[in-house]
Amino acid sequence: MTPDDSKQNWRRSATLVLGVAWAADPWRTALAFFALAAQVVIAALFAYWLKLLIDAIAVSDGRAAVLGACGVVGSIAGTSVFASWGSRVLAGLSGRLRYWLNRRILEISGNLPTIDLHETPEHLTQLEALRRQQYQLYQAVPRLIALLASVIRMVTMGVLLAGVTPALLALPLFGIPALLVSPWTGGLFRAGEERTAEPARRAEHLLELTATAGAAKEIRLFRIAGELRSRFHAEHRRIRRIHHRLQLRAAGIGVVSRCFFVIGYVGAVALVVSLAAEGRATVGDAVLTATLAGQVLALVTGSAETLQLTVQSLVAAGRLLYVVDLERSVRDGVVATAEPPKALEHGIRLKGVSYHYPGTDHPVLHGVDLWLPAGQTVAIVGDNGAGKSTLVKILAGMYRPSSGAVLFDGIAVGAMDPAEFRRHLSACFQDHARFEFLVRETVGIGDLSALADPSRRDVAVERALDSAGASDLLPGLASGLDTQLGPRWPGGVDLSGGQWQKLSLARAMMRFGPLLLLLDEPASAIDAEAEHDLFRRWAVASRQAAARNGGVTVLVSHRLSTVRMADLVVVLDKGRVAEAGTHDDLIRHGGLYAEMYRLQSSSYR
Ligand SMILES: Nc1ncnc2c1ncn2[C@@H]1O[C@H](COP(=O)(O)OP(=O)(O)OP(=O)(O)O)[C@@H](O)[C@H]1O
Repeated sequence: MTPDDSKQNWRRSATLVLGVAWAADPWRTALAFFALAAQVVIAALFAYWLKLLIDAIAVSDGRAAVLGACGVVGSIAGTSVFASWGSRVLAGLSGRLRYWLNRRILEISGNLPTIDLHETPEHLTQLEALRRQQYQLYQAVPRLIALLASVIRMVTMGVLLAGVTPALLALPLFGIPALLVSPWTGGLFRAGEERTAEPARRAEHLLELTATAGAAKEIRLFRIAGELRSRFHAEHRRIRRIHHRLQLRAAGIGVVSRCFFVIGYVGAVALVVSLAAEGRATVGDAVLTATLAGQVLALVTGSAETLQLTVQSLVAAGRLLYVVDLERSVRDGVVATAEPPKALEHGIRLKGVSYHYPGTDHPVLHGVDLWLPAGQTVAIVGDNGAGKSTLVKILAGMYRPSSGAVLFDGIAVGAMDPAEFRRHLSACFQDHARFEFLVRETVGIGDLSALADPSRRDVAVERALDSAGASDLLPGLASGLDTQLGPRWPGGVDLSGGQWQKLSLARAMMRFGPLLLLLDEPASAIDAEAEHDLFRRWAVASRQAAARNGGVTVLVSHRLSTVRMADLVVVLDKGRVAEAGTHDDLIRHGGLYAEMYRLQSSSYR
């Protein structure tokens, strides 16, 4: 799915932004339109008042001369008043639109049930272009209004010129070639955006690397600053080359199309001058034609430019439409036919689960069949890249299996409402987020209902910190739970990698008695002994919780001394289940796990 040029899509894009503008600020939208329309009509009438004045002077008509003079002065003053008022209203409207459109983007990307949007190159290209073209998006409504005002101006001028001689109505037609090529150059612009999206993303990644403390160390250690700089230059050279070629083509098209108008302008003035010489037009008509013909030139070139800018804005709106449609198609694809179970009686089954990442055809998981009995703690082990984190994300419903299904007590996850389903889960992911909020909030957002209740939130957060082995963090923080995290914020503190990980773990512990607790290397940044100790406590706690609702805890860890405490150990190898059983069974079996365990134990001796 890519944004297309079809008429229907242009119309839908325009309707989308106008709908957002109306929802955001109906008064400003209406006032902006009124101010611009008034401005262009008054500006066009200037030529009429001038003609009246000149003709009145020619026939010594004092009253008509005064009226004409007042009209001339009034249209000059009116044009400038409405222009400055209109631009202020438009600026205010753009600000409101900026907020509303960003809010819509945030809503869509945050509410999609799966995380495909963030990992599919095709979707990323659209999102990236949308982010970079935000200005175009905010300007969509002002430009659409300006375009409409141009049409009104064209009609007003058409009526005035037809009053001199209907033949002058042909004058704006000479501007049509300039108008016609505008969407074409808009298409060039879009192609440029798409072609530069990837090099721009690469350049941004290089910039980000230089701004992160982690990369800063390695950049110095491996002395790769020069290498990064030359890669950055190379990406920008690619971007410049693409833009340069497109600008040249757009400029060429523009010059050729405007030549037609110059021919029409010269012809129109020559026609009225010859009519005046024959006595079939007045001197005022000649002045009106010369003035309006000049305005038509500005109007046509201005309209062509406004149309081109509008097209650019509608291209950006088309990308928003793409994301809106994506959200709709994902939502329509979700048909919740079953409620998640309140408690697990039997367990969780993975039935022939295969998965390949979007944009690749290489499966990362191959027909995984697994049975995770209710109330058990399950450890997943395997080499790097074996597919453990992918399996965890599938269990969390973040990815839909390419084939196969995950069933909770026989109910397929795909049949449940994703938001409802996730209310029964908790997780600490390997690539956990660093929410730079107050400590209380960074942990407490794991259970928004507890966080919203002042009488129990601190107790709940402290309990979660304790379960995550993170209580030792608080005494070191000047304002305890009220400490702002993140060095970018006033009074904010930064934490070590291990401390951030502990907070992420505490966030996962906020939810009481989930049906599935997923812990993907939750303690990889802390020492083995502390992890061992933590897992022993969780195993006891989850057995107690499991006695109530049959919840399953899944732990991914490379530390087999911790893993051995689990009720069930699953060994993944290249996306397949190689072995599954208790630690003792697997050691007796003498397979892959026994070999991994032997190697790890010997390295600790
Ligand atoms: N977003 C992604 N797009 C494409 N491929 C991916 C993506 N994430 C992971 N992979 C690939 O999927 C395979 C399994 O990755 P996964 O992260 O599940 O392994 P893992 O067993 O958790 O590894 P580790 O122990 O290193 O964390 C790897 O080959 C990896 O390159």
